[in-house]
Amino acid sequence: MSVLEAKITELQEAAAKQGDVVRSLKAHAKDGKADKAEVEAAIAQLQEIKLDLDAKQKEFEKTTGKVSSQSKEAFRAALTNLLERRLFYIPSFKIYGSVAGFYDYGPPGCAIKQNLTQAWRQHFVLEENMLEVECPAVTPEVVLKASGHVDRFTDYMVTDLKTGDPYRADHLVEGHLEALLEDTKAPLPAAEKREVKDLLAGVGEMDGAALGALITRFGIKAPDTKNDLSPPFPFNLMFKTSIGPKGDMVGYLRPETAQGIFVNFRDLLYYNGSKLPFAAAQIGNSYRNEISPRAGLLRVREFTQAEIEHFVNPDDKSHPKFASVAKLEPLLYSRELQMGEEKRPKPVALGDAVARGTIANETLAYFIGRTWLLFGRLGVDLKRMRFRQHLQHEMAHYAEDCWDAEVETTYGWVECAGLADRSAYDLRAHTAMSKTELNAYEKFTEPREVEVTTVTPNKKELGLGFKRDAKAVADALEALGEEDAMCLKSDLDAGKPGKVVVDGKAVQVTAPMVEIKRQQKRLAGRNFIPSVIEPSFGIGRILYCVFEHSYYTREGDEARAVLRFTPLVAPVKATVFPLVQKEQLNALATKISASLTAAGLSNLIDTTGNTIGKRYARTDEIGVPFAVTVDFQALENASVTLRERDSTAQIRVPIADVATLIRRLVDSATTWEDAAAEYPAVAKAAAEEQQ
Ligand SMILES: Nc1ncnc2c1ncn2[C@@H]1O[C@H](COP(=O)(O)OP(=O)(O)OP(=O)(O)O)[C@@H](O)[C@H]1O
Repeated sequence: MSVLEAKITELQEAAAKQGDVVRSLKAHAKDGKADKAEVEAAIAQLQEIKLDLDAKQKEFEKTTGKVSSQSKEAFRAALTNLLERRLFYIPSFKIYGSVAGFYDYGPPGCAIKQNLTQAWRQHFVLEENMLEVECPAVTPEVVLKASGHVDRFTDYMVTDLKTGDPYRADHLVEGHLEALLEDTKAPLPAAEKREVKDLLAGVGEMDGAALGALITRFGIKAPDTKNDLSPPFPFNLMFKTSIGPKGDMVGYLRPETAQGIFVNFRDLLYYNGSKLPFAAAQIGNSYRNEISPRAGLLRVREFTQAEIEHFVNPDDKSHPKFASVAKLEPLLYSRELQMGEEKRPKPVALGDAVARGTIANETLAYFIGRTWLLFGRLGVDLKRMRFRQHLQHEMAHYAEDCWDAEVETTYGWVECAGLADRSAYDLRAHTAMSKTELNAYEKFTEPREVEVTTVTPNKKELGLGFKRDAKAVADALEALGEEDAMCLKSDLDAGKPGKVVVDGKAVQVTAPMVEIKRQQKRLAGRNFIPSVIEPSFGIGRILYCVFEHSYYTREGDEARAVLRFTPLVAPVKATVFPLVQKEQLNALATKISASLTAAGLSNLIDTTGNTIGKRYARTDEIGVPFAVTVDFQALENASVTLRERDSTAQIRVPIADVATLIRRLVDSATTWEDAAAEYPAVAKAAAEEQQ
């Protein structure tokens, strides 16, 4: 830690202590046990510490170009404290000591999560006429065997050799390399720094041996005990269960919602009039037995996913609505920029990105644009959002192009959604395993003379070679796609044995076992396995980013926390306050609250005797965008004041208009600025009196 960082920590502690002093003096002043001058002196001292802290933090940011880790930690601690105190979310099973990686959403948390999910549904499902499905979380093994999850959905784990505590190997290595790069006391020489940076960029994709080599090379130990670590070994992240009372059918809790869509492809295509392209969507919980859940909602063991599978003809990945996003300029962090010297994302028009081949096709770029628009509407600061393209070695061999939607938080850049062109991989895998053709048919406008590949297994030769398994091998040969069949043919023609995958395992076939021919045929259409473009979102991660980007403190002697949620996602849209405890005002407030409820606007009515200022502060903390105050004028001319949370400006609105106006503000049918131009402002002094 540098001298400057140590000073920042010291000032933060001093500010917290002085804040306590101010609060206690204020309480004593109320009881007459402290005088006004004492309170004012304590406030002045607090302001001085804060000014000094601010200056030191700015100096740190200027000299290093980074936000200090203490500022980040203090910010996050204050935010998490607020979120848990106001029951946005809390660790699950708390009275039994909690279990890592599980969180309960409380009332405002449920409401905002629901609003966010609904906004997602409106933005994608309704807008694109997607086919929404809901499938079970418990999934039979065969489905996840076909998808590759049973064999390959693993992370590398290491254990503390003395205590047995588990750690995720890549996270430990990443943390160690990051610490080396950030060590200001013993900075790395330039060449080593470059090497460590390159290693860091590749950690996510390293296998166990490569991770083990780095653990040995850098002498990485268990973080809590400094004990030695075991070599890394793969750990499957799925929760295993058994289905039925006999317990003989293996099942898993789904690790993603996507498979439910793939297995229903045939019926969905039929439902869609056998026409492509079409998209199906699913919102639901997914389960991953993460080795080391951390960072609150960001890495949990049960989370809500919202996934889209957009099926297209592999020869035509254009999108009919691409023009509507072509001019948007999100920050793109392409492969080229990540490999370059500057390593910085750039705003690029999506139309240009497709034209230059940076993004593989229009459909993928369309979803990147739509994702960017949605995140903006949800309250993510778009200057702190980027789309990072997967490096070639990060992508599965079948993927054509992948981009992660990442948002910057105090934890660094967080992947909130993955957008991938997965080619025909998933449908092909389920076709092979289920023996059900998951094809689409394309009718040509004119019949075409085409060269087709026919694969004819020789059952006798296969029987000699594979005995009981001969049928499975014959089926796998018949199910080969054009490309795989040609690969096999070229091996066989060269006199070598070729490979075919049977039930997830590669087996060798020789020339007499199969005949592969190219033939000219006149065809009216063709069957093909569609490609799929998959945008996959984690609702909890997006929500956490919205929390971070919405949180700020309003300056004053006691900094007051505010969550500047957009009206669209805010858990409560309005509060209704009678100015003072009076039966007539309370009755009117109840009536206004009922009219808001009838307009579908969640609202809270607060008839506590607290000052209006305190009541505003409590609702600012849970991000309520609008507050209706019922004052005495309401009894005279049936009007109330309406306060906007961030500007704290107030306007006077006839009671008859209140519900409609708030509805319009929430639906973005009007803006606060337009409302303020339409209704008279409440004079500053009168507004302040209410604080
Ligand atoms: N453990 C988790 N907790 C919360 N959200 C998650 C978790 N794992 C994945 N997600 C969310 O689901 C989305 C799609 O899942 P995907 O399989 O692409 O994630 P991933 O690449 O495995 O994520 P990561 O590399 O961070 O583990 C992610 O973009 C993320 O928003």
